[in-house]
Amino acid sequence: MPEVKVTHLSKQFGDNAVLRDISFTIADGEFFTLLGPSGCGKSTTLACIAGLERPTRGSIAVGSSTFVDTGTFVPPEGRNLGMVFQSYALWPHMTVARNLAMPLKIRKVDRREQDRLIADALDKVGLAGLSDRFPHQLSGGQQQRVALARALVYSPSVLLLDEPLSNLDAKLRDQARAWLKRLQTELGITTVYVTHDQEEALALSDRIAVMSRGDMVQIGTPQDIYERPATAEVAAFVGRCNFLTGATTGPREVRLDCTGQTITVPDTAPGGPVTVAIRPERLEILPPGRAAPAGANVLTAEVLTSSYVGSRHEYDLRLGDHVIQAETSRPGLTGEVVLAVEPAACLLYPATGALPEDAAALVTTAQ
Ligand SMILES: Nc1ncnc2c1ncn2[C@@H]1O[C@H](COP(=O)(O)OP(=O)(O)OP(=O)(O)O)[C@@H](O)[C@H]1O
Repeated sequence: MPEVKVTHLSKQFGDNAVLRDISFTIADGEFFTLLGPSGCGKSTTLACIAGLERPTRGSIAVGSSTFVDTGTFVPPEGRNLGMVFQSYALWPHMTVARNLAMPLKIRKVDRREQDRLIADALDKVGLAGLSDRFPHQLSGGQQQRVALARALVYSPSVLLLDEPLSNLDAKLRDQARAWLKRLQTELGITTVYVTHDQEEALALSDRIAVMSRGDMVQIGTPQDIYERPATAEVAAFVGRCNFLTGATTGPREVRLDCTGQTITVPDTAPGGPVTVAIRPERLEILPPGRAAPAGANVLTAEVLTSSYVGSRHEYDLRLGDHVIQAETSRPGLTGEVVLAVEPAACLLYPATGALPEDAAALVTTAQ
């Protein structure tokens, strides 16, 4: 399977710059996800790779084939890429087998070979035996597999998936996610996946590109993105995060605005105002009488509310004039609690003006 190389890609709709000079290379066999909030340009990037949109500038190559460059534009049918949309786009009046036969007919594959390829594709997606059903006789999950089989039936060089699981209910989506990951690994097919669901991106991807307003803010493994977010915006968008403002008071020292207390941070903080980001699960609520680990920052907070979410208890806590969130397996905490947080878990960013809405939820000022 070839690599995908996108260089200096820009796309303008009228005077709206939707993609701003983005470059990335997807390795052979890699599961690469474009993640970001609605409108950041994920689908447009995928559509440019597919040939459904013509970039304003830049080049796109798959293996040794250049699809887009100055003076070159290969139309979608010349690219041999498999695409699955959120809506599945199955033909309702055709059986599963005839849906799969369409791309083969277009490629003038002979009848006997068509039958073999269709059976093989349905087998790959676990739907052997359903070839005579019509789409309305299938569940949502089965329709999604048919759409995938139709994209795989002509052995595309790259698979392009635009939110293919978002029409499934939560439980089915989890199952489909695990199944899709297994299938992609087995086939070893280079895959570009679009989603705004950060959990899905973390679970499926070899690497993730986090997009914001037409830029790629960070490209990295799920661990890089979650544990070492490049900006406060990435920290806010991928996973939950508490954001506390403060000011640098010395090397590796920040005084928090919400309590006036000084904490130790992992790096030398930039001078002036900073934002400290802490994941809720990195705030350890200490049992009464238990000392904090050596070197940890200790914060005193007051329990406001708790929610039981099955695997853990989530607590809203008042820290000075802020509300923060922490999680633990311990139920029923009330009143004052002592929190420990390692300096390494205090991610440090230059003070930002507005954080995205997702972040705002955890930067609440206490009433
Ligand atoms: N054909 C078009 N004409 C004009 N503007 C467009 C067109 N297609 C997309 N846009 C605009 O480009 C921007 C990026 O859209 P795009 O669909 O790529 O975002 P996205 O990140 O995939 O969002 P979503 O998750 O909501 O699908 C949006 O502001 C959208 O309104």
